[in-house]
Amino acid sequence: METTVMQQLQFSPWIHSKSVSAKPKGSLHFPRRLAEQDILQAPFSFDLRVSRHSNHRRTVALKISCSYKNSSVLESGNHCASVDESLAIQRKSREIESYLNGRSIYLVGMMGSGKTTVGKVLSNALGYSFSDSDSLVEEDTGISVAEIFKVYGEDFFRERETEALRKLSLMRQFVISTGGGAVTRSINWKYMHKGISVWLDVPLEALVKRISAVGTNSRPLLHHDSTDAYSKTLVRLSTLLEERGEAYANAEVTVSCEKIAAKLGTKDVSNVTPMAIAIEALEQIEIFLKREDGYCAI
Ligand SMILES: Nc1ncnc2c1ncn2[C@@H]1O[C@H](COP(=O)(O)OP(=O)(O)O)[C@@H](O)[C@H]1O
Ligand SMILES: O=C(O)C1=C[C@@H](OP(=O)(O)O)[C@@H](O)[C@H](O)C1
Repeated sequence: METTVMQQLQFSPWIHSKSVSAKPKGSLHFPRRLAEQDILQAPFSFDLRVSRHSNHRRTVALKISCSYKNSSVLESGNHCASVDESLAIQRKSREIESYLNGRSIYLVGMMGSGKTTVGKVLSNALGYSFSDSDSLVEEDTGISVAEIFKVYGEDFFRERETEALRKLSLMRQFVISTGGGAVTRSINWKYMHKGISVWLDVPLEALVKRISAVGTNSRPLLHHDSTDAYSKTLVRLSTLLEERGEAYANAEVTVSCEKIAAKLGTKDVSNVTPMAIAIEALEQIEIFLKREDGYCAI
């Protein structure tokens, strides 16, 4: 089967503003076990498009597309940021740099809450490396998370996940996307507390919509036969959320998508972009760090 990988990256400030020194970085993601040789043979195409919006907003999208054979994985993204948002996230990143002092950020939250998507935006803004505990487990074991669950069971996966978090806890300047169930083991909190934990709190309905859109193949706890995907995902996610709600609340910082939507004057969280969530995360991290530092605004 031939598959297309498409990723849209929004690059704006460095085109027009001299005030931003760090150039945004982007990366194109491939299925986990695609051989290096296959990647080298894959044809790429680039498309740079400038869009003007109302209120003088301007975005510049770089769309990178690539096709290759023998893969069933499709990754695509369309993560737009306005010039204002790009400047805001750069400014906020610089503001909290000294408070962060190199500490890593651990994103926790349900499957589909955007830990990976938002994590990459945050790592770009902060100039941090990005890592994903699931990917680390896959690298260590040589098989996918779905295969680990199928062949060795969940307990084995949880052991490997803890080991991945232990290794990550030795690092600094990382944004880490943890697996949705990482919060259920207290030993994992010991490792995550080496950095700052941030809960991406997304309403259940939005999670179900996102996961139904991408399918459940890579998420074994949600996987089901193909019929009635939306309601099956809804039931399973709602049970997991009930079991884990308190565990997520252990995070030092909470980023509520509903609150961001309310600030934007809407109830619909699907209007809340990964960039807006990343900016809110930095603002909440700043509040937490200043409180921790004994800082008192006059
Ligand atoms: N703010 C958002 N708005 C719309 N879709 C999003 C948002 N954040 C993530 N997504 C989409 O939801 C899906 C799951 O996101 P992902 O970052 O993989 O979540 P997690 O790592 O928490 O499981 C992806 O298809 C992603 O593109
Ligand atoms: O919620 C969970 O228990 C899991 C979430 C998954 O990660 P994502 O949250 O990145 O999907 C992955 O670790 C595994 O399938 C189990």
